[in-house]
Amino acid sequence: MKDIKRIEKLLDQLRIKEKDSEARKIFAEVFDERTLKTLYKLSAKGYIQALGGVVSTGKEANVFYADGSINGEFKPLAVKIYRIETSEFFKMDEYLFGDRRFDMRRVSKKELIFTWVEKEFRNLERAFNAGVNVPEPYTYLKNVVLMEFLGEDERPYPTIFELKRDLSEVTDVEELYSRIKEHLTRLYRKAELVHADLSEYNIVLKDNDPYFIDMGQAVLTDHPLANSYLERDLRNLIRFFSRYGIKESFEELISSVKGD
Ligand SMILES: Nc1ncnc2c1ncn2[C@@H]1O[C@H](COP(=O)(O)OP(=O)(O)OP(=O)(O)O)[C@@H](O)[C@H]1O
Ligand SMILES: [Mg+2]
Repeated sequence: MKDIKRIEKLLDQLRIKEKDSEARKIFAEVFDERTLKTLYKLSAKGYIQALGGVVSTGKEANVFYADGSINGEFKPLAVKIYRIETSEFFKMDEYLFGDRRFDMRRVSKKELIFTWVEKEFRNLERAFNAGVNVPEPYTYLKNVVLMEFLGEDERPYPTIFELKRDLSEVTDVEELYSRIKEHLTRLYRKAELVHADLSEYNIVLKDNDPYFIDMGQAVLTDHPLANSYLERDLRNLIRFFSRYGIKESFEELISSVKGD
């Protein structure tokens, strides 16, 4: 059982922006005590100034908004919090084994989620440093990643999935497709990463510019399954954009991304 008093105290220390008890109840339900402690540490270090509302709740992770401070500067944050007790651990295996950055012989099942978080952070960092449009990663601790919040007034920018039919009204789809290709190419050739879960759900539109999110499963291009992940990513793009009249063959797309 959760110790309600201790959780209440941790919630107080986190300076949660919503003052009503309903919001606090949600936080108390979503976070286990360990996660609250991790969040508390991130706020004690000054990164999280005040925790805001829920942006997204998923099977493996929840995303929250927070007012943040990075090197003394105000920054809106996306706080991505993985569930410690996730049932999806087994799916993480294939993306972690085969990645030479991690010595999986030394990672226990319990630590798998923490390695996953480190991987997401390092993938974001690699991509960001290569000039790929991704949220700027700030830090990570245990099961929590702090990154740039892509949004305005605490509301996230839409994914291209969410825009659906409006997509061709709000932006030049052909231009968007070629921007996505440009960033995918940079991701592959410069960051030497394959996203491995690329689809309309993980591309956000910020001022007509595509941003890739959700990089936890991304692998290095020398991962044994990198090619099949890349193929899946590219086929997802072709499928989505074919609805908007974009016709590019898989062969054309892959050779333009890989440059061979
Ligand atoms: N940096 C960010 N800025 C703004 N919103 C974000 C950011 N990262 C994620 N989000 C929002 O949270 C949602 C889920 O994020 P993400 O895709 O990273 O998690 P997920 O792994 O798909 O979670 P799950 O699969 O458990 O639902 C996104 O669709 C987006 O709306
Ligand atoms: Mg996602």
